[in-house]
Amino acid sequence: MVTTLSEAYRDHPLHLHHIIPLDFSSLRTIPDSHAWPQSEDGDDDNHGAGSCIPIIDLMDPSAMELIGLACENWGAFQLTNHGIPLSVAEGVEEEAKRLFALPADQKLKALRSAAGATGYGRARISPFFPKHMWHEGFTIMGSPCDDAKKIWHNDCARFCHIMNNYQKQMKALAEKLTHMIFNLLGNISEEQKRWIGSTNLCEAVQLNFYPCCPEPNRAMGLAPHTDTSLLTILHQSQTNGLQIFQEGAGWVPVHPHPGTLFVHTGDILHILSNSWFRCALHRVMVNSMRQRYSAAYFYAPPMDHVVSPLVLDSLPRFRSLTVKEYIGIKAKNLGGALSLISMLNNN
Ligand SMILES: C=C1C[C@]23C[C@@]1(O)CC[C@H]2[C@@]12CCC[C@@](C)(C(=O)O1)[C@H]2[C@@H]3C(=O)O
Ligand SMILES: O=C(O)CCC(=O)C(=O)O
Ligand SMILES: [Fe+2]
Repeated sequence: MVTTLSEAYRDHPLHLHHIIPLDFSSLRTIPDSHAWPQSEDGDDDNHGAGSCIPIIDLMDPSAMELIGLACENWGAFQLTNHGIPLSVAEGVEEEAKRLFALPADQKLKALRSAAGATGYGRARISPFFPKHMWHEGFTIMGSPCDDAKKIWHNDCARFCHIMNNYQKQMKALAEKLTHMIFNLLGNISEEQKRWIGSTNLCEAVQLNFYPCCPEPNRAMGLAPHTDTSLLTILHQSQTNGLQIFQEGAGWVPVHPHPGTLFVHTGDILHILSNSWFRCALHRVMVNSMRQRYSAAYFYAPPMDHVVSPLVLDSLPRFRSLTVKEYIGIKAKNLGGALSLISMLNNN
């Protein structure tokens, strides 16, 4: 029996207070539970000056090499000419707005269960931080209909159609990018690549909503994390907030451009590339004037696929493990997961 992504999270239940979001709709100040300490060095306002995350045209004949450089230096890039019509991402944004604008009691009908992975709730990383985030999420794995029905009963067809189409289009783009990335990794066997077009790979869509915040400098939209995926493709609404951490430059803002998708390389690609490609630490800051929405598509090999460094010009830096095992280690250790499977400090 093939384990699904949802099933992999069943062994890692969360306490309900790490699932139920605050009702942000009528707040004039931020509660202590959501007030984050302000950084002492004041790095929060003037970071990343002069640094710029690469924008890559997928139709550029050198796109593959440029993607390699971006993965190596940033673990992220912005993508234009990616072939996904603007209307597809705009449709998802509209549906996300329609969903998150509902009264709290409606959204809570689709609340993620303690051992569940899909539906409405806080970010999964919530238990690892002492304060809560200024954020609401809706997670989709496979069909969005079961959760959407809990909210809209028989009127969920438009939501489901738009989300299914988004997943389908994102999957095709993720496949294309993964083939390019595997070419960059070198002489990878057909066996190692066979999963790429398959139907049982791990994929999920996460709709994120960051409401306007009365005291944005004291709040955190999404706390610093790396994505577990091989790669994540993100559509962001035209509101700043996403930042990538770059050694030497600090937190570098990712300014949204219409029609541009943002790609993060995740932990699994970091392992496969034997640390050649980064998995960028990123976070989301909030805004007093504008709400922010994003739709992230996470793409990874099937649960039982064994992940191990494929680029072996030096000793393997990580031990081999299945995707399922890595998800389990990450669910318990978040940022410590990669060092727990490192072979460098195990002497
Ligand atoms: C497939 C997944 C990646 C994710 C956990 C999830 O099961 C669904 C939500 C994803 C998300 C989105 C917000 C940030 C993040 C770290 C989280 O808490 O939930 C990611 C997870 C991840 O990359 O591990
Ligand atoms: O909202 C964003 O821009 C980033 C979301 C994100 O990092 C995630 O869903 O993993
Ligand atoms: Fe992320």
